[in-house]
Amino acid sequence: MGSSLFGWVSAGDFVDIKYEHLDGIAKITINRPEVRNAFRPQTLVELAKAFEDARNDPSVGAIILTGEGDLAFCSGGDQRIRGEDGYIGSDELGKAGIGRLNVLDLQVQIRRLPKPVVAMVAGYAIGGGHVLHLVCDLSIAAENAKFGQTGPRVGSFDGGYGASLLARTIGLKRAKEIWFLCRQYDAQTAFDWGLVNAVVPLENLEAETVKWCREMLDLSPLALRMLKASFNAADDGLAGVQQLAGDATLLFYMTEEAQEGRDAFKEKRKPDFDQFPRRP
Ligand SMILES: CC(C)(COP(=O)(O)OP(=O)(O)OC[C@H]1O[C@@H](n2cnc3c(N)ncnc32)[C@H](O)[C@@H]1OP(=O)(O)O)[C@@H](O)C(=O)NCCC(=O)NCCSC(=O)c1cc(O)c2ccccc2c1O
Repeated sequence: MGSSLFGWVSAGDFVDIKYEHLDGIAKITINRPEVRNAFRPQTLVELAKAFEDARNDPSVGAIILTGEGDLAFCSGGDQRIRGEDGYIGSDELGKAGIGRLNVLDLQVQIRRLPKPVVAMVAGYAIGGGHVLHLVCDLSIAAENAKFGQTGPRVGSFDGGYGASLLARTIGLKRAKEIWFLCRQYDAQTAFDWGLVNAVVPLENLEAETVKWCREMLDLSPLALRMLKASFNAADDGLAGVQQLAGDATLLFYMTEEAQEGRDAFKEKRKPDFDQFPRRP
């Protein structure tokens, strides 16, 4: 995909991922092409750090998640280090031999991140890698993209977002077909089913994804934030309501009415809320 053409600038040193910036866009790349960008616990810890940085960086308005090379976005959990109770890393997360399913935390992090996250998919998005593109807000696919779940074949399943959000996205029958049959689906089918937003030639994938991000960068960040929380609220239950309500609190804090309450407390006086309308 020739990312160097775009002038991405490294924004952090990692082992399993690349983290780069370009004019308000953060790009996070799973960098394990030798295993089709399968993730291990360390990969997920690094992804969490990069997403947290992108969240906290006020210069970043949109985030791209992708995989290194043209062959895979991500092939899910690294089956070579799958133990008896999860994926066992070689870093501090795996020292005690405790298995992790820490991709679930990453899924939640992407959902709660108050900026748009775009999956840029070339090649395989399979297993836990398929769920990662699913939890992103938008997905742009190259013509060579292939989508599917393998859980029942390899002895796994993701009954959380992997099943329920898939059903919400493409309908129950199709979601069950994907999980029950473990087939692979091409990019055109994924587009026809509403699983991806666009399909473009591989050589245009990055340019198209950056274009979508730039269009969002021209829009109101607060409106996008509120929309993302609103879209997620029902599916995320009370946690979704909490996020949307938190955003409402954020907006309220920005009003003179809320600031009168704060100021009155600090100035040890009775707050004067009479100056604010009791709206019908
Ligand atoms: C992705 C493929 C369809 C690609 O096929 P292709 O023919 O292009 O390439 P190869 O098969 O030859 O692969 C090249 C090379 O990569 C290795 N590799 C590929 N994927 C993985 C992987 N996931 N883990 C480890 N290694 C992988 C492969 O062995 C080759 O290595 P060589 O040394 O032999 O050259 C195809 O590779 C494929 O189907 N891969 C497996 C996909 C899969 O089943 N993934 C796991 C699904 S389960 C999961 O991801 C999962 C993770 C979680 O953390 C969960 C947490 C909570 C709930 C559920 C979870 C969950 O389901």
